[in-house]
Amino acid sequence: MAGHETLTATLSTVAYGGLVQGHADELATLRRAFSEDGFVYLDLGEQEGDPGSVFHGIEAVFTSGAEFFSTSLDEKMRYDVDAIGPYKLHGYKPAERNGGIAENKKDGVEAYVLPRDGICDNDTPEKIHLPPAFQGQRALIKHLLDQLHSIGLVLLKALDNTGSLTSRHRPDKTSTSCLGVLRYPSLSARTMHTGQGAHTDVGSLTILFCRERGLQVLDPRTEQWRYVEPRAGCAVINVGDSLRFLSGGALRSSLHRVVPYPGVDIQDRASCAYFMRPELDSEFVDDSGRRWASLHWHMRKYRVYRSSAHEQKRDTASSTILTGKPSFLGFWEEERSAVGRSVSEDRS
Ligand SMILES: O=C(O)CCC(=O)C(=O)O
Ligand SMILES: [Fe+2]
Repeated sequence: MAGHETLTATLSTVAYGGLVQGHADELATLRRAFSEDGFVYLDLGEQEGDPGSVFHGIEAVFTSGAEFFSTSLDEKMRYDVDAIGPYKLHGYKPAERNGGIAENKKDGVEAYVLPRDGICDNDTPEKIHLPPAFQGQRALIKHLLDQLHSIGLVLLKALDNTGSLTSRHRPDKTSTSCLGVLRYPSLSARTMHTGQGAHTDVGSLTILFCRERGLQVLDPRTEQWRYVEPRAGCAVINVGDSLRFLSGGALRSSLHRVVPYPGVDIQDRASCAYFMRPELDSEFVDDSGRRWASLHWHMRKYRVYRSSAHEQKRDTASSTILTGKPSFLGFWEEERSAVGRSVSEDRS
């Protein structure tokens, strides 16, 4: 088997404090990382235990998430995200609802999605009804969502200080931005429905917190899948489709997936992601020159996420909607991925 170094993605690290202060070298590193890899480690410069830190909020959300996920499936399904609303911004997504990491597999991740609007009260007539596990944490979650949105705005400003990006992500405007708390009950080659299939993200920036392995990014230079190693004190940030389109293709919407790590079974993998997305009526043009309102791209993309692998195959034959690549689903193949063979070989 290949050594760990050949399994691991080499991603740049950017210091958040340096971006806030406008340090030219940090800005340049961020721009290069987002245009080449679409991924970066963001060193938040906070101690993980500090009260008031982002990590403190993330820990609390993980705790609430674990409490919620431990309730019965019947109880969880009372908050079915697909039943609560058309935009899939609030509620529970059970495992095995989306396409999976290989043709005959479904996804192996359950999630609870907390909408920024509704919790931060942007244009929301009624407060949303959260499950008991999250209810007592409403103020903390609001604070965390505000912190994460501010971090996203610092990154967007660093990418383009003319304001063309920040003006599409104003904190008081309605958007599909949300926080997802995710649980992979068993990330293992021995589990039938496991992980999360290859995809690019819908929105602008994803700010991800996870202490366990399993996330892989497709290295655009070598076309090989590489694991993103968790790094203490850092969030992992990636560019999504909306930001790629808003930047006229200058930034890369990176292809990623969550798959078993060779030689280990990971039980109860927890991750938490802030999906920062453009204001609802923002518009952009996709690869084929078609103009979209951000909400319509969001809806279209979720239709593809929810499809079976068979339907995804049909969709990706005629468009690049799921992975950004025509006719490419990025399926995982156990032994081959363990030795780090190239994707073109995997797909032949
Ligand atoms: O759980 C992870 O590490 C990544 C999750 C992800 O890519 C997503 O939910 O879009
Ligand atoms: Fe993702």
